Amino acid sequence: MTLLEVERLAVSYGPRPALSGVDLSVAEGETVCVLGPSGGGKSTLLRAVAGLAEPDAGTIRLAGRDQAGVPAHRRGLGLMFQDHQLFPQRDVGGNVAFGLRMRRVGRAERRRRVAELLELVGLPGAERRRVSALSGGEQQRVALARALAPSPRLLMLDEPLGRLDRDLRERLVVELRQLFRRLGTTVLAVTHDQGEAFALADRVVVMREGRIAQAGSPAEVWGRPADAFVARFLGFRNLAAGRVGTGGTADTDWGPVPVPEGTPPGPCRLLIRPSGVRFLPPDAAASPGSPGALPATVRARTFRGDHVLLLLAPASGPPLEAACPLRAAPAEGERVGLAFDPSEVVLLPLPDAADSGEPDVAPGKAPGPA
Ligand SMILES: Nc1ncnc2c1ncn2[C@@H]1O[C@H](COP(=O)(O)OP(=O)(O)OP(=O)(O)O)[C@@H](O)[C@H]1O
Repeated sequence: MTLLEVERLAVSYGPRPALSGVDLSVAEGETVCVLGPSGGGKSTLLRAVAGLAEPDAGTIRLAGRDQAGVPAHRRGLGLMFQDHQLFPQRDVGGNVAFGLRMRRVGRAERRRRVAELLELVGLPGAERRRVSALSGGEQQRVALARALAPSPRLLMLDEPLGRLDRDLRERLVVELRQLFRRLGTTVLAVTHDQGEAFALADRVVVMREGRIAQAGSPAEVWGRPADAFVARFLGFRNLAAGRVGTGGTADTDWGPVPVPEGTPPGPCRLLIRPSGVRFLPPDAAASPGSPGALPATVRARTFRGDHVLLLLAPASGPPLEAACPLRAAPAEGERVGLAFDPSEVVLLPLPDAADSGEPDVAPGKAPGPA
């Protein structure tokens, strides 16, 4: 069943639209992560659903009920927003019990529920601890327990792990996912970190300039970015324009690039995943005329744990990124021959003539698929 339905939502601050024509639905028990560059409208969407930003147009329905005119505190939502700090003067138990006290839940029941929630977020018995004596990660867990305490029908998280270091974030994201599954919580979360969104979400929604650029499962969005903007936002760098010929290849600045079978001839825009850049034996580089071999020099190597990311300067065309296992990675400065794996080449839609082109997005790291 659909819990949240947003239709043609528009919000503006003064003359500037922050959201326009946003359609989004969240099913019961689903975790949806909204991501996108800064200023894309993510927080505004959350605030509008929460009743903290006034829509100019469109509807927001929760469990089928139009929320127009329903104040924030009557929407039955759990909020964990960046600007919603813990109460420093209350202990952990007092913070978690806050929403229950507001709902006049009796003392014994409150105690039981707080103990249960602290157990759930991995802080059993922490009721009497002072908030100021907690680590950043522990504070986030308390904030989460506080948001979950009144059993909200929809939990809304704005950059839930924003302030934590990477290690802790990666660990907490897994725990959160398990927790939401176990409780059957419906979650709408906002993050600018694609790794976090892909790890947490059943569905990701990429926003750009107040509109939804793409929505789909993490595998769909990762596997088939809707356009060059989404591809760049996800950290893909190997993007090119070209023309598909009849021989199963596209002519690009990098020379011929094999395209998936059945690609129609004509102009195209394509993306080569870093894992689709293959290294040929060095002698192939010495004979650039051989099919598929593009001479290149390794400019930089970045160690990424289970693989190495290589920045390559090809003999023609813009720089390329390649990913390969450490033991197979050529050295910096080495000359290599390159070929492309057609199964790692993705055709992107051509930009509309009306589109003034995709704005650049800040370079990001490419996350691994969740
Ligand atoms: N209170 C406000 N008053 C005026 N303009 C605002 C206000 N809040 C947001 N905006 C503007 O609305 C647009 C969308 O902002 P929003 O905070 O929703 O984006 P975001 O995607 O959440 O960004 P970030 O990742 O930086 O938090 C931006 O252009 C922003 O400058």
